[in-house]
Amino acid sequence: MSLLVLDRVESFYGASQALFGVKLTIEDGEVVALMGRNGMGKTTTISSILGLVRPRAGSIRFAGKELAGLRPHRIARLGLGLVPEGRRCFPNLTVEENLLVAARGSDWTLGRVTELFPRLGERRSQYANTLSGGEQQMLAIGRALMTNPRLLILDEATEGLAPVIRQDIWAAIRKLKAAGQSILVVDKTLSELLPVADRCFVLEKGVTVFEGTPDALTPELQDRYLGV
Ligand SMILES: Nc1ncnc2c1ncn2[C@@H]1O[C@H](COP(=O)(O)OP(=O)(O)OP(=O)(O)O)[C@@H](O)[C@H]1O
Repeated sequence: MSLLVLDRVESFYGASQALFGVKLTIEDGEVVALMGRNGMGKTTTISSILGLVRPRAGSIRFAGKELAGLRPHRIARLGLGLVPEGRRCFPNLTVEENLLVAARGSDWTLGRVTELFPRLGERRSQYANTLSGGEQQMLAIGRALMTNPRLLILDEATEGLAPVIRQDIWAAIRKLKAAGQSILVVDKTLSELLPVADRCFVLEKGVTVFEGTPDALTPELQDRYLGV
């Protein structure tokens, strides 16, 4: 059974339709890239999975369970961990407190997160609002991991960060993949994304127009679907 299956999902903002038939599947242990130019529906797809936007048609099944109609906190508890665009941590809690309040289950611990991101270990007593942008992003990923997600969702997790920090985050994503973590990732850095992805899905105007391996996403197709 696939971990996540979206079938012909249609979602709206009020009267305005944003998704017109999104298909997406993720198998256990896969890293799947969700791609497409600006405004094509990537974030709306993620919001639909998480129940933040209610799809009006189609189905979304996670580990065999239909998510339609479930509230976001219930969906999250089924094992979905989101790292949202623009990091969200508690500014007035320390690094350690931010991680501990997110903890659910026992697989991911403070020790494991700080092993993945040693910088967080060095700054464990520091308040989150005193961290650099990159460190806050690492903390956001650490917080999502502390919930022991069956599926980790990264929405533009490296956007706007210094190159050296981006490299740390990609290195962490590769380690998570090696450890068997299922990940859905949206990111514009194709040179990092394609080597780590098992499969890619491309959206155009709210429809899935490509599904395949990174190799099958040829330079011509990249140009057609992702070029500016
Ligand atoms: N809150 C909203 N209210 C109304 N329309 C929205 C809202 N959020 C997104 N949209 C519209 O839905 C469509 C899909 O947007 P979405 O943010 O999902 O795209 P995206 O692929 O994630 O783009 P980006 O890479 O710019 O984040 C766009 O036409 C966008 O204008």
